[in-house]
Amino acid sequence: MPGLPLAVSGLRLAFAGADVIDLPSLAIAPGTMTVLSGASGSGKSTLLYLLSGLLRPDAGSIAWAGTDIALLGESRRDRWRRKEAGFIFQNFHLIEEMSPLDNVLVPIWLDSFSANAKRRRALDLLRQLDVPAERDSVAKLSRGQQQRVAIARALSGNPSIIFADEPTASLDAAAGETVAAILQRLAREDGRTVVVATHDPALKVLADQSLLLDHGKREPAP
Ligand SMILES: Nc1ncnc2c1ncn2[C@@H]1O[C@H](COP(=O)(O)OP(=O)(O)OP(=O)(O)O)[C@@H](O)[C@H]1O
Repeated sequence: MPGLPLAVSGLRLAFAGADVIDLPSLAIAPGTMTVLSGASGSGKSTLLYLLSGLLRPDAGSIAWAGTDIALLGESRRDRWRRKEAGFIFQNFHLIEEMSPLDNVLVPIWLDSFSANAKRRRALDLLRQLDVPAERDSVAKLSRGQQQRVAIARALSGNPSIIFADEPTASLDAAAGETVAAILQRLAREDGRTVVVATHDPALKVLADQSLLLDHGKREPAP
């Protein structure tokens, strides 16, 4: 799964007249993990939403392998995201009463390949991430296991880019380190492009590139 390269230029977004993101340039190479860090309110999540096309900037370009998603209308951006991107969130966003397997199947439910192939893919991902697929509900799993189900779900459509918003913030140190290592592996071994918004030093040390934000602007690395 080759990742996609990113080239950002002149990116700006304001909320209620106040600049929230002001980023003249950013480049990300495929097969790398980039960490967006900074104090609370510095703009990490907002930048992640811009890079993934969930938000549209006021100005600037966000070119993933030459496709400027800032120029796409909403439905084409949605289509681009479904094809290219997988998301991992701090609080997992799993459907608690469903099994790990069914959670992983949700994003690919409507895909055209066969039900058997989907099931095989989901089971394979859960096995790779060391999650017991047979549990009847994800609510019975540990938080670390739940986050690994969320990672398997993010991978179900075989995306070239993984976006993660504070993926280790609600985990204990050991589970957080496991998730950090998995994210690094998705970049280094699978060649995906991984972009993570986080406060977590365990993720920062594994990153190929760190972007420190302060009031939406890039700060020189300390
Ligand atoms: N929908 C919105 N409307 C108005 N202001 C917003 C909106 N979303 C975010 N902001 C503001 O944008 C700034 C950046 O918020 P953002 O959530 O990106 O920060 P963050 O670095 O991810 O913070 P945290 O670490 O607390 O999650 C903050 O000042 C926030 O109040």
